[in-house]
Amino acid sequence: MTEQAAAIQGDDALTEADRQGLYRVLLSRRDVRGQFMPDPVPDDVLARILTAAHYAPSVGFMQPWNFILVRSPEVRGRVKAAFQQANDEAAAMFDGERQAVYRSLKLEGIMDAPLNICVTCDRDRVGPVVLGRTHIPTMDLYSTVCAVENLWLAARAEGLGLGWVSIISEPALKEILGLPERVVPVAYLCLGKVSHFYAKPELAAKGWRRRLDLTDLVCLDGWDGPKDGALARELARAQDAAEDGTLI
Ligand SMILES: Cc1cc2c(cc1C)N(C[C@H](O)[C@H](O)[C@H](O)COP(=O)(O)O)c1[nH]c(=O)[nH]c(=O)c1N2
Repeated sequence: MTEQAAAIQGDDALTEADRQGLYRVLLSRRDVRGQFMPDPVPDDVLARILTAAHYAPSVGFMQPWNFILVRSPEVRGRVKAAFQQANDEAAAMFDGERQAVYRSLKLEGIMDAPLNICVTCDRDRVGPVVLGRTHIPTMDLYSTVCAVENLWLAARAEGLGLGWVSIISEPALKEILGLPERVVPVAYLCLGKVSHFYAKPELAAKGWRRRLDLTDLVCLDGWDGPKDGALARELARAQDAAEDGTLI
């Protein structure tokens, strides 16, 4: 095989164990807010997780991300205060019992997790013209979210919990972390060892919202398009299997 053919073909021979492992990670990944342990994240593990994030796809191979590791209790305290202010504002958007449920939810682990990571998007990393971004300028932000998902899945594969905190004013976060104007704080993440993972999303377990039926979200050839009946039955079967842990 020529070098070029080898580069194109790569090693695509995933084993059955690889396939099952990947689905296991995907389905057991959780947003973690409250089960963090104080143990520091070892550097070798952190390096693997950040490498997984860095190998995410990105528009025009732009790689617009940076990873700010927030260990300082002082900086984390400022982020926590920004969360608390935003969270009070968010709670006020709900009425009555819904507000009481909202206030009972734990929605961050900023001080509990041993490490926080802010994943940012440098909107000007390669100048104004980016292959693939010309007509949809937000593609660099979407690319950064791909890196966040890689990071999240790699953390789960390493047995670490991760929680995304978005209840923070963006200007406040930029100011605390000293981000330049052109840099967007896409995700503020809390990472660490956890005592346990929930089997289901916490928001579902606590009655906030249930997972939608996938069959209602898949249609053919346009927004109002019809459903493929045979596929719909498979989708329902696969989702039931995912729910009862028998998908793989
Ligand atoms: C962009 C974005 C932003 C947030 C979240 C996620 C994402 C993708 N989630 C986590 C979210 O609530 C969670 O993913 C869903 O409830 C589904 O649960 P699992 O992630 O499957 O455990 C989240 N959770 C939380 O407690 N506080 C938050 O501020 C946020 N913000």
